[in-house]
Amino acid sequence: MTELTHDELTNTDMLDGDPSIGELELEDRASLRRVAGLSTELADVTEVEYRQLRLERVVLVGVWTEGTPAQSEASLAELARLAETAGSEVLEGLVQRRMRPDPATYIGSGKVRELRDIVVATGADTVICDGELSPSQLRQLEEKVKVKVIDRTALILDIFAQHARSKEGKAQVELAQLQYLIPRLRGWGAALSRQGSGGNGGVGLRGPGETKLETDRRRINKRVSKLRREIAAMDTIRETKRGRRVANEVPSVAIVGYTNAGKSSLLNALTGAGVLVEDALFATLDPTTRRAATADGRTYTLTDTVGFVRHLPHQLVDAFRSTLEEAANADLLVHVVDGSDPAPEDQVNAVREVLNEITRRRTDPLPPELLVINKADAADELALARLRHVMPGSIQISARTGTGVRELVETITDRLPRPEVVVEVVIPYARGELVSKTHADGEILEEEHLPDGTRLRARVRPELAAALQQFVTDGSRA
Ligand SMILES: Nc1nc2c(ncn2[C@@H]2O[C@H](COP(=O)(O)OP(=O)(O)OP(=O)(O)O)[C@@H](O)[C@H]2O)c(=O)[nH]1
Ligand SMILES: [Mg+2]
Repeated sequence: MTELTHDELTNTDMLDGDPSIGELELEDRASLRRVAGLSTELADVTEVEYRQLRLERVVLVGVWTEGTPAQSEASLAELARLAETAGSEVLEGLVQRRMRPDPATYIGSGKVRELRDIVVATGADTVICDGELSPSQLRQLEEKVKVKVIDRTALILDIFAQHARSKEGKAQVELAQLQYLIPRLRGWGAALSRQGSGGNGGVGLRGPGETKLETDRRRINKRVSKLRREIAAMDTIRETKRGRRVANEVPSVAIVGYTNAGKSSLLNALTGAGVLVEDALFATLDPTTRRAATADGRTYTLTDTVGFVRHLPHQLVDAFRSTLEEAANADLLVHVVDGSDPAPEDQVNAVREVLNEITRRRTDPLPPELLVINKADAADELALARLRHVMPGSIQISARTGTGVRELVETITDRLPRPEVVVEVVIPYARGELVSKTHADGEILEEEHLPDGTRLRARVRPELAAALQQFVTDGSRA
């Protein structure tokens, strides 16, 4: 790869014709900043050759409109991780400081020329923009840099397409991809041939991609309706299962959080579920529900679900709505945060934004939230102390080493909704099954073995209280 000097990257095209740009720092406005340390170029030649068969070589480009320099670099670093997760090799990352993206080409027209030079110099075949671009922005930029241009939304959709396993997950991702494609059917891609890879147009275009792009809008709309029906049907099945749990009043806990925060690791640590854990973004797309029990024997369910990301494409939020709503209907949200991340608050805000979007259309408030700072083993002490301060009530754990997990279990136990009826009964030894049931579904306050049976004082649900009615002794209170 040809090294470009800082000057070559920054000296052209001072103002980019943006009238509001005068408000920016002089230094920033001229710069198309290079973000260091993003390159994932491989050193080993044989591996390079092997990977080039299937990987794109990409240049990332972002427009930095707000926030600190660190935030803008973190955003591009995240884009790099997303690109790698999708299977691309990141050659270069560039950020332009601007008040807003250029309406025609996303980055300013002068920067487009620089970008073209970098693409040529690095031999990249794809440019990935750190935002959602309009169809015409994509088209115009593509015409100018003469390689494939995709945006962050297409990239995330691509990862979801690669990771979807279940029938429902695949349908949800395809729906999201088609919704993304519909407004882009005309024009975008015309500049370049995207043919010939059999539904695998490379990063950003896998899944329904190429062949369906050629079909007409009507066929795509029909497919969208069909997918919606299928998803609704699968949703009904899940609703039924969930309904059964609700009817049994089994309390539910949903594990939510930013992608790669350690949600699946936590589910595994709490239940030994053996769910896939991977140092990759969006490893989990399908919700997994496991039963767990409190120390006093009450059962509850724990559900691991798809991770969130800043600006999660709205097409995905829409397609995954039913899955996400399940989390929003839980009795408790365990919100897992990566404590070793440089900016955990940004992750927390991004997750809350998505949750709010899911619940925007309904009246029920979100369930109570328990913040869990994970990866304490990998975070430095100062950062953890700061998080304790800014996130009071949060619990710090390591799903990897087990530190803090016991305290977390105790806190979850405390926060679960409690059965409301207190009964005092003496259950004859012949009816041992009722004792077991009270242990499983209720909360035992006292237990004593008497000559004529087991005396229990317990908190139980009304139905169980009714079943126990015949064994009630004097001390009972409703
Ligand atoms: N150091 C450290 N790493 C952890 C810890 N918990 C999880 N990880 C690592 O973080 C990465 C992501 O873990 P996952 O459990 O797959 O994260 P997730 O939140 O389910 O991720 P997605 O499903 O992709 O959204 C894996 O490489 C884990 O090994 C922890 O407590 N400490
Ligand atoms: Mg996961």
